[in-house]
Amino acid sequence: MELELKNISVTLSKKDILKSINLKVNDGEFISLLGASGCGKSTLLKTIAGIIYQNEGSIILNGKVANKIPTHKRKTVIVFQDFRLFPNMTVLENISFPLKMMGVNRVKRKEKALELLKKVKLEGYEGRGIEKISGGQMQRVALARALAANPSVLLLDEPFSSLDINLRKEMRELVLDLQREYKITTILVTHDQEEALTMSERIAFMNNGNIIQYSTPEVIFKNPVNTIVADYFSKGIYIDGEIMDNKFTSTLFNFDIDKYHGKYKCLIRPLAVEVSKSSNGEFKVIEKVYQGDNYLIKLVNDKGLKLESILSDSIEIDKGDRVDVKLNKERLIFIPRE
Ligand SMILES: Nc1ncnc2c1ncn2[C@@H]1O[C@H](COP(=O)(O)OP(=O)(O)OP(=O)(O)O)[C@@H](O)[C@H]1O
Repeated sequence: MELELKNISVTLSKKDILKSINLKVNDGEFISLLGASGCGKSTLLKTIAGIIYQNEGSIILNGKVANKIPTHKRKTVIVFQDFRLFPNMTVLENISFPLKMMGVNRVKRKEKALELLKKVKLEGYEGRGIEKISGGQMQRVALARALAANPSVLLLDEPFSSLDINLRKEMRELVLDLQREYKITTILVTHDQEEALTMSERIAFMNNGNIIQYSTPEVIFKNPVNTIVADYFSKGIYIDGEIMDNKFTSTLFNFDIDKYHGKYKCLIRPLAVEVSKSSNGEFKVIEKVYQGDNYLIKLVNDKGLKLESILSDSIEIDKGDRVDVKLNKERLIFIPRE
């Protein structure tokens, strides 16, 4: 189902939490709401679900205004971070619950719930009490229960945050497989940039109650609209400069670049900095930090310019060595300055 939000504003305890939000999610699309803690992600999700009512604006489902449709009839189903399963019911009873509410008969309920149990890879657990399953299994039950409700839009509120890293990866894959199989329009709330980049077709980046950029992962990573978005994905150093006649000029360096003229902040992320060992190199390695797959090295030149670079563990460069630096222009980020 297609979802559209038009000028949604929410005020809670006299505080403006959401400020005229506009967002369109295509039928069957998977998007993420990404942003720092407190920017309004969960509030937006709850507003879509009808748990919080907007002060202004419209929620439109498949072209029809859904503002007055109550939560259970909107079918915008939330999976919460703490799962909110019914502790006094078995796994199967939890999954069957939405079907019971919809008036599905006992035989069909069981059939559908068992099918979903299989989909979330929990066959054999139907009779278990909720208290007797692990956090990862609870997550699967919560997902199956949400799917049983036949959601028009599936809303996932940081569903993986309590899981360990391996389980998290497994659950991300399972959610994506099911979302694609059932073609459900899905909105994931997360503050994990890797999760948003790897799972979503588009990312809505939120800051202080606004959506400040809504783009594909590639665009948002490579062309952030401002330094808030840029810094969220990967930090680096900023150099103020200007592009004129396809040349970037700054007090620190100049190079040719095919881009519109204007004043820019050039963000140099570690991945844009390529180094090679050289006894009379311009930069000196002042720190080398092991990161598992690679090393992060910190560099400084005589003018005090500090850069960072990622080093494969097969390259032998150590703290104290001198290096030549080459900037990979494809990986430089240019953010327009006002
Ligand atoms: N019922 C409420 N009354 C007043 N303020 C609220 C209420 N619920 C949330 N807020 C405030 O609204 C802001 C946004 O909260 P929200 O939970 O939507 O943010 P979030 O981006 O989901 O954060 P997190 O990532 O930490 O979950 C916060 O400043 C929060 O304190």
